[in-house]
Order: sequence, then structure tokens, then C-alpha cells
Amino acid sequence: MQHPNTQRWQALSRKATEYANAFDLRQAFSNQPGRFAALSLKAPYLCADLSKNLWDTPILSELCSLAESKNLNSQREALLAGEVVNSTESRPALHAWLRMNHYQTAKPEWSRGLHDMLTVAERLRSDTELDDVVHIGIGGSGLGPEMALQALEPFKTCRQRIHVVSNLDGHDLHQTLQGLEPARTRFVVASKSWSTTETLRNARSAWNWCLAGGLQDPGNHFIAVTSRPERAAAMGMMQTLHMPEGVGGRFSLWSAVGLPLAVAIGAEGFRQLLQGAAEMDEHFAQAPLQSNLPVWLGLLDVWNSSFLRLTSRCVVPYHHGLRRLPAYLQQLEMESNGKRVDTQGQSLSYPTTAALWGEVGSNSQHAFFQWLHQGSQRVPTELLLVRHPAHDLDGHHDALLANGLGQAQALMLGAQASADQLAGHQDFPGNRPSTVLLLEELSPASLGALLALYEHRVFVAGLVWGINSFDQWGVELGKTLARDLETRLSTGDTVGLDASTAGLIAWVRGDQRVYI
Ligand SMILES: O=P(O)(O)OC[C@H]1O[C@H](O)[C@H](O)[C@@H](O)[C@@H]1O
Repeated sequence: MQHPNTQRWQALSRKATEYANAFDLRQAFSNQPGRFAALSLKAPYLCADLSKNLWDTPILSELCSLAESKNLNSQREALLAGEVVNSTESRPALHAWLRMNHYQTAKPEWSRGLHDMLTVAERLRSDTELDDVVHIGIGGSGLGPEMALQALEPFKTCRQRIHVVSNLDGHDLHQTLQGLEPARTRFVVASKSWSTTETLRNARSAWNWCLAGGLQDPGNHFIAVTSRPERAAAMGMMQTLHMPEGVGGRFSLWSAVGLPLAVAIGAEGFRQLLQGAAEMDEHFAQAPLQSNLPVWLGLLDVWNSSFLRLTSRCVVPYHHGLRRLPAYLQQLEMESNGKRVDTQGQSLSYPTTAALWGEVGSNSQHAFFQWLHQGSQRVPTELLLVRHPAHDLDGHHDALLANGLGQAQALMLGAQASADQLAGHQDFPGNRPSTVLLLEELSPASLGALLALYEHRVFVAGLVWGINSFDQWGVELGKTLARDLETRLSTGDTVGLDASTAGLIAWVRGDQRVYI
């Protein structure tokens, strides 16, 4: 068991007990008039207010020292230089390297796929015989394009419709294909490993749909994005875009997996996305830890989770275009830092990343905000606001912004029931932590910067926790067992299975001999 027995960690733990019980945000603001200025920060394309959290500048500076003691400076350099930082898989983590270096050809084996992808995207955009692009991919090979396509819908300049299919559930592909014409459709099949059940099954079904629709040679209608081109070729894929092994699944958007987005917003739009992210990379690389936004956010996550023991974080984007961002961040954060051992495989004695969940505002105010304001737990809540909308409907946007700000204010201030109200029921305890991120506008560049901010935040927190944020062994076991159960579902063989799984298999097969 890895005990955080350094003096610094123990001092922070003692402080946390005090802050969890006695710290009052309202008091902190009246005691320190400069609190907002001291705990808010600007970074490329956005600014962030972290002052409504259960901490202060002395805690932040202690956390910065903790990060320094974990070699954050040198590890950050190693990450951005494309050195091996994924120790269990002996690989670099190339997402930031790719966008910081995409304009040069220092390592063509790393950047080739991205360059080729931008050329292919332009070709597809100008193809007058193409109506629909169907992107097939799951996890990082699906979530990034899906989320970014929604976010950047106002920047879509191609005439083709673009669809994303992920789920093994055939309803997903089936519904997408309704009304499409095989001859006027192109499929992008994205799978780094080319071994993901969902993606391969959807790709085969799409292939069969092409054959059934009269295409003699469907191979010309498919583009594979993978780091295993030989496997794609064996399935008949004629064209393959390369994805380097060093780009982890949840960072795929920055590789050739971004193809559907590049078709939608054009190669130039995609370069702006890369550029915005690279500007955030520069900020992360250059700014001192004490004024570095990804560092602040990563340290806030460590403070909330490991020290204050808050077990979840709620993300509420106040922008319809960002409605898939919580799902995207779930993969980024929970797959990266959802671990209980350090880089040496030793158990950690403190909680690591919190559960991340959320939903778009203002809809979510009418769902779970009751719980956030009056429930029995404190949940750090992150509200994302965008200053300028991409529409001109009168009054909507100011009201939306006011709602986001009002929720953060209410979480902090709380309120006591007045004499004519119901005591208890109409009391709001307040003193509940929140963070506000404010983007100037939602554009390719600002989306790039926002995503890079989250990626580096996750890296910082993972480093302080001492874990490898770039592997994901935890997803393997369920996949392996599913392969075994798929065979058993067809044969009915339950020998050697636990009683519950055996019973469930019998139910699914409709076996009447099983008593329910
Ligand atoms: O791109 P693929 O190899 O098909 O992988 C798709 C997804 O598979 C797994 O679930 C991994 O945990 C994800 O990180 C990955 O994005």
C-alpha cells in the first residue's frame, strides 16, 4: 500500500479536515476582498473563476509545491516532447505533440496520418456524388468526432450530411442508414486496434448493406482509420489513414480520427482546432505553476477528491452545442485517472478521480439541481458559459448566461427560509463549491483550447496521484467475458459459470426450465 506519508501531504490532510468542517465561502469573500482576482485566471480563449471553491491561495500554493515535488515540470516537458510517459505500455502520449508540431514533418511516422486525413477531407467535401458520410467508431474513436460535430455545427460548410454510429445495438446503424443510398455514401471506420467488437460488427453490417444495395465493390466506399492497417486490409478496406500507436483512444480527435469533423468544417477549420489546442499547450508548457490554468484545475481536482473526499464532480455546459461534452469528459477523466494503483502497481491509500457526470444547462436545472442545492452531499459543480452565441434570437443568450451565473451564486450563497416560508424545506445551506469557465465564443480554436485544457488538467491530477493516466486496463476484462458469453448464449452452455450469470443466460435464451 502506497501511503502518502510526506509531511506536505499530511499537512494538507489536516487542513482539509478544517476546511471541510469550518470553511465558509461567504465568510472567505467578505474577509478577502481580492479573493476573486486571486483565484481566477485567463488562458487562451477562456477565463476561469475558481474562487467559489473550498480553498484559498495558501492551499493552492501548497498544492503547487506538492506538484513540484512530483516532478510536474519535467514530466510536462516529457509529455510535450513526445517522450515515453505511458509506462505500462512503453509509449509516448502524442496528442499534444501532434497538434504542436503538425505543421512540420520532424516525425513523419507520427504526423503522416493527420496530413493525409486533411487531404482526404477536402476530396470528400468536393465530391458532388457524395451525400452522406457515416463515421463508425466507439469510445475515443467515436465520442470526439460526435461531440465536436455538434459543438461546431455552425461552422459546417460542406453539403454532405455527416452521421456517427457507435453502439453495438443495431438500432444505431439501422436508423442511420434509413434513406441513405449506398452509391452516394462513404463509411469511415475508425478503430485504433481494429479489434473492437462494436466497430467491426457495424463495419461488416455497413458492408453488407452496400452489397445488398447493389454495390459490386464496397471497398471503395470505406476509409479505415487505424494503427493496424494489415487488419483493415484483410477486411477489404481499400484506403487506410494511419493513426500512431502513441495517440491514446480518448485523444483520437487530434489524429486522422478527426476526419468527419474535417469534412464538416474543412481542413482549414480543423487546423484552427489544432491551433487553439496548441495555444493551450503553450500556456501549459510556459506558464509558471502558480498561474497555469490546467495546473490549477488539476490541483483543485486533487484537493476536492483526495483531501476533501468529495466523490463526484458535475459538469454543466450552458451551450446546446456542448451537450455531449460531459460524455466526452467522462471517458477522458474516468478512463485516464479511474485507477487505484500507482505507476508501479502499488495500491494507493487515497481516493483518486471523482465520478464525473453532467448534462447541458439550462435543462439540467429542472432535473438534478434540486439535489445539488439541497441534497445531503456537496458536489463541486462546473459551469461552462460562452459569451457570444452563434444565433441572433432576441433575449435567449443573456437569460441563459444569467441562469448559469445564478446557479453558481445560489450554490455558494444559499438562503434561509423567510418567516412566511417553510423552515427546512425552503432553506438552502449554500457554501457549495463551483467553478465557472467562460469562453469568448464556441469556435474551432476555442473548442481546441477547451479540450486541451481538460486533457492537461487530467495529466496534472494523475501525476500528483502517482498514476499512469495513459493506459486503460480496466476495460479489458468485461470485453473478454463478453466474447465467452456470446458463444454460450448461442449454445446454452452454462457449465462453470456463477449461478447468477448462468440464470441470466437461461432467461435471455427463454429457457422455460428456469424457475423465475
Ligand atoms: O479505437 P479502438 O481500438 O476501436 O478503441 C475504442 C475504445 O476501446 C476501448 O474501450 C478503450 O478503452 C478506449 O480508450 C478506446 O477509445
